[in-house]
Order: sequence, then C-alpha cells, then structure tokens
Amino acid sequence: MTITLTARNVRRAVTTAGVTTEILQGCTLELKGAGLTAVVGPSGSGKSSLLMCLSGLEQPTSGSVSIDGRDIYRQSASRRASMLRSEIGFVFQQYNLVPFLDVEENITLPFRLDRAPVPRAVVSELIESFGLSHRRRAPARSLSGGEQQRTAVCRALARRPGIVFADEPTGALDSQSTRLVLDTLRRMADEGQMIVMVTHDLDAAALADTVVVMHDGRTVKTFGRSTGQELLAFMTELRA
Ligand SMILES: Nc1ncnc2c1ncn2[C@@H]1O[C@H](COP(=O)(O)OP(=O)(O)OP(=O)(O)O)[C@@H](O)[C@H]1O
Repeated sequence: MTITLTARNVRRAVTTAGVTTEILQGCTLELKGAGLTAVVGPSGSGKSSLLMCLSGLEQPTSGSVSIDGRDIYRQSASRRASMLRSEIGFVFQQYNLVPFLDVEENITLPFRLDRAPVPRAVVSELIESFGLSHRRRAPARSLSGGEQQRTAVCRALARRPGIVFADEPTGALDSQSTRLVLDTLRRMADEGQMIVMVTHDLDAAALADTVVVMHDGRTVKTFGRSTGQELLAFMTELRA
C-alpha cells in the first residue's frame, strides 16, 4: 500500500518564561509512497521541530498532520500511540540506547517489549550492512558516537515501519560511516520505505528524491532530485 504523509499549515508556538516564540510558522508538504526526503535549511529554521510534529511527538499549535488521511493528532491517545509504534520509526539526535544492553539487544528491544517475534535475518543483515558485526555483543556504553548512531538507525529500520524519521542521522559520523548510513537509507527507500531525514549536509540531501527547504519556520520550497550545487545555490540566495 502507498503511504501518504500530509502536513497542512503546521504552526507551533512555545511559551517560555512568558515569552512566546513561533517556531513553526506555516509548514505544508505532501509525501507519497516510498522514497527518501531530506529536510534542509539554516540552523534554527525549524527542521527538528517540524520532524517532531510530523512524527506525532509534538502537537502543532494549529494545522494538521495526517498519515493516509488520518489526522494523527485527532486520534485518541492510545490509538496515536499504537499508530506511532506500528507505523513510524525514529532516529533522534540523542540516540536513546540502553547503555548496558549490547548492540543486538538494543536493536531487538522494541520487538521484545511488544512480545513480537524478532526478525533475526533482518537484524543480522542490518548489523552487517552498518558495519557493526564486530560490535554486535558490545554494550552500548562502550560504543563510539558513530557506532551508537548506526545502532540507533538499525533499531529504527528493523521494524520496517512505513515511515522512518531521522534527525541528522549522519551528524556524528566520519565520511566512511556517513556513506554506509546514506547508502542503506537510500536502499531502504528503494525497497519501499518512506524515509524523512533532517540534514545539514547538502551532498546527503542530493541523494534524496525530494528536498524540503525550511527558512524561518516555514517550508519555502520543495525540490525533486537535485545536485548539491543546485541546493547550495538556492540556500545562498535565501540567505542573501
Ligand atoms: N522548546 C523550545 N522552546 C523555545 N524555543 C525553541 C524550542 N524548541 C526549539 N526552539 C527554537 O526554535 C527554533 C527552531 O529550532 P529547531 O531545533 O527546530 O531548528 P533546526 O533547524 O533543527 O536547527 P539546527 O539545524 O540548529 O538543529 C530555534 O530558534 C530554537 O532555539
């Protein structure tokens, strides 16, 4: 089935110590079916905030976010929680690994919490393709930042959710690991997953099928496949 993610005029304001800040000031997008989408934009433009709203974790102040026509913020709390668990995967900037569990245990934890069968072959393939085979039994607390990040990406992908949201999935990685993660995300998208990633890296964005550009809390432009230079030219124009 083709999954559709729709955001309509999403706004989010936060009030801290009596001061209200409009973090998102009108974000609209529609993503249909499998593919890799990159959300790019200057620091502070609202990329992570948009991802939180799109993934059901932070309720917009106004506007709507729907998966296949179901507004995720209009579901009951239990229905939303079950949608999130079964249809959405996340990779956060903080990896949220359990420090005393090893790589494989962290990846399989969501299955065990759900008392669901662990897809051993899928997990092994992911561990191998992310270059973690030699660290399979290492506790998360002993992993390098890059290894933690790759483990977190594996954990999100193992359930094969319809949509995977990833906030800077290559942020802490060296160039070799970055390539590994991007190639795997690209392959997963080609194999049928919708992947939405926030990235600062315009060369990574150039691997995406769709690039959403944010500026000052707004989605200002959506590109199809583009080169790093085309994206850089647009971003430079935006800043001018
Ligand atoms: N809970 C909050 N309270 C107040 N301000 C916030 C909150 N969350 C985010 N902001 C502000 O909203 C703006 C957008 O933040 P966000 O993290 O979404 O941007 P970003 O584009 O992902 O930035 P970066 O690329 O630096 O990670 C920033 O100015 C940030 O300081």
